[in-house]
Order: sequence, then structure tokens, then C-alpha cells
Amino acid sequence: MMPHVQLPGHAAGWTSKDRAAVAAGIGDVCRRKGFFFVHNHGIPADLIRNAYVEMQRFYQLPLAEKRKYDATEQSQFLGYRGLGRERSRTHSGTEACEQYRIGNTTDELALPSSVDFYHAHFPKSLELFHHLTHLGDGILAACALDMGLAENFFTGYLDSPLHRLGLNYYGASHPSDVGSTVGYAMSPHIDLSLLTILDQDEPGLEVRDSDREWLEVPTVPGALFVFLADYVQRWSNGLHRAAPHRVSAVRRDRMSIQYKHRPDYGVVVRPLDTLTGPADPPTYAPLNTGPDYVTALRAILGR
Ligand SMILES: O=C(O)CCC(=O)C(=O)O
Ligand SMILES: [Fe+2]
Repeated sequence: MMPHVQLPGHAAGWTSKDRAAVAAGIGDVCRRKGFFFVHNHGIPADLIRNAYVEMQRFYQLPLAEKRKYDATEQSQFLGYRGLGRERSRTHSGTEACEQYRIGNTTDELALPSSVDFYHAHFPKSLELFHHLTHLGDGILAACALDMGLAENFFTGYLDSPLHRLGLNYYGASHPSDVGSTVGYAMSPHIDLSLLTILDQDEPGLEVRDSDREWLEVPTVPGALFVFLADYVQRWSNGLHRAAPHRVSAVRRDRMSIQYKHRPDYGVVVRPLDTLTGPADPPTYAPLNTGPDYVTALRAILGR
């Protein structure tokens, strides 16, 4: 069963009362499942459509043009991840898709040879990014309330947040192009974010429910799909569940937009004292959103 939640309009306009109402609406589902659709989010449908138009245009460019935006250490792994670039974390091959990442860089990782991306191909996607940031902030505040924290608990960790907008393209021929030997286009994983907000133009996303059953996530016009990720699960010592997900082998070209709501560089995420104790010892190790994140990116993208 896919949970569906009605939101009180665009998150930029939410009051404390609205955030409390959202917390009441999602709390149980955050604890049991960690994924849900949101309706009435107030993000203009046009922006989402236009982001797909930009993606379509970009991915049709000649490879040499796309490679000018290659994701490297110099770009802090923002930009283009071509076919065969991202190694799977669960098998010996690569993910069967092309990707593009938009987001801010951090001075902490600036190199003498740094490149900065102006994301010239994606102006509408950038606009969408800002709307999704409001939604991410709003849902996170609701999560905080459900964890018994102040609604602004996470705000102190989001001064120069390294949010990421992922624009993925799964071509029908990509699995054979990369010599895929697995039955899915992206390997099962949980995201390295607080939470992720996703839209897809074709079904393909699957989430693993708490009974370990894989569920196909349908496309629901007007709704966005939200799932909780590593940092919320870790911070809450598992009170809120991160949703494992994967992308099935697609038969038709498919695109997805995933917005990953991420904290500052260098935040240590560890189970909260208020959610641990003799009866609930910490079950997650501390993780640093700076160096540990870079290590994870190098493992899948490093050359
Ligand atoms: O394309 C999708 O639906 C999911 C992609 C994904 O899980 C990711 O990029 O982290
Ligand atoms: Fe993911």
C-alpha cells in the first residue's frame, strides 16, 4: 500500500500549525515505512514539465558536448555522469543510466583547478530546485516534530546546505549498452541525504517496504514521491525509516528527477541522546556529511 498525504499548500507558506498538522499526517508513516506521496504541494506543474524538457534536450546532445560537464573531483562530483560512469554498490557492473547533478559547491573542497558549473542547460530545473528546497525544509521540520524535537532542530545544520538535484535518464538500450547482467537499471540503495523528493515520467522506481517486499511506485499526476534517507534514520536512531529503493529494468526511455535534501558539509550525524538510552542503544555509527560523503562518491565515481 502506497501512503498518500495531503499537504497544506506550498511549504514556503506553512505556519507552525501547518507543520504540526503535517507531522501528525506523516509521523506514523515515517516510522513504519519511510515513503509516501504528497499532494497539494503547491509546486507549479509547469516547472516539472520544463525540467523534463531541459533533460530531454541535454541528453540528446552529442556525447562530447555532455562530457564538457563531466562530474569530477574538480566539480565536487556535480555535473554529468555518463553511461558506464557510476559503479554499482552491489554488483561488479555500472548503473544503466545517464545522470546530471545540480547543486552548490563548498569552499571546504575547493581545489586550485576547481570548475564551477553554472548549470546553463537547466534554468527551469534550478527554479524547481528552489521550490523543492522549501518542501524539503517543511517535511524535515515535520519529521523533527514527530521525533519530539523543535520544528527548527535541523535548521542549524542547514546553513550552506549541499542539496542535490539529480536528473536521470534511463534509455531503453542502456542496459545492453553497459552489458548489464542484473534485472534492474539502478541497484538497491538508501540515499545519502536526509530525505529525497522524486518525480518520474514513467514507472520504474521500486521501494522496499518494511516487510521486505519490493513495491512498484506508480506515477501519480500532481503528486511527488517522498522517501526518507540515511541521515534521518541515523539521527533518529531508526525511529524514522530510510526507504531502500532501486529502478527496475526499463523497457521504455524513462527520466526521473530526484531532489536530495542534504545538510552542510562536515556535520556529524549520530543518534540523538533523546532517542537513545539503556533500552534503545545507538544502532548507527556516527557519520560525517563531509569526508564520509566524499569517500562514498569516490567509491562509485572515482577513476
Ligand atoms: O531514478 C530513480 O527513480 C531513482 C534514482 C535514485 O535512486 C538515485 O539517483 O539515488
Ligand atoms: Fe536513490
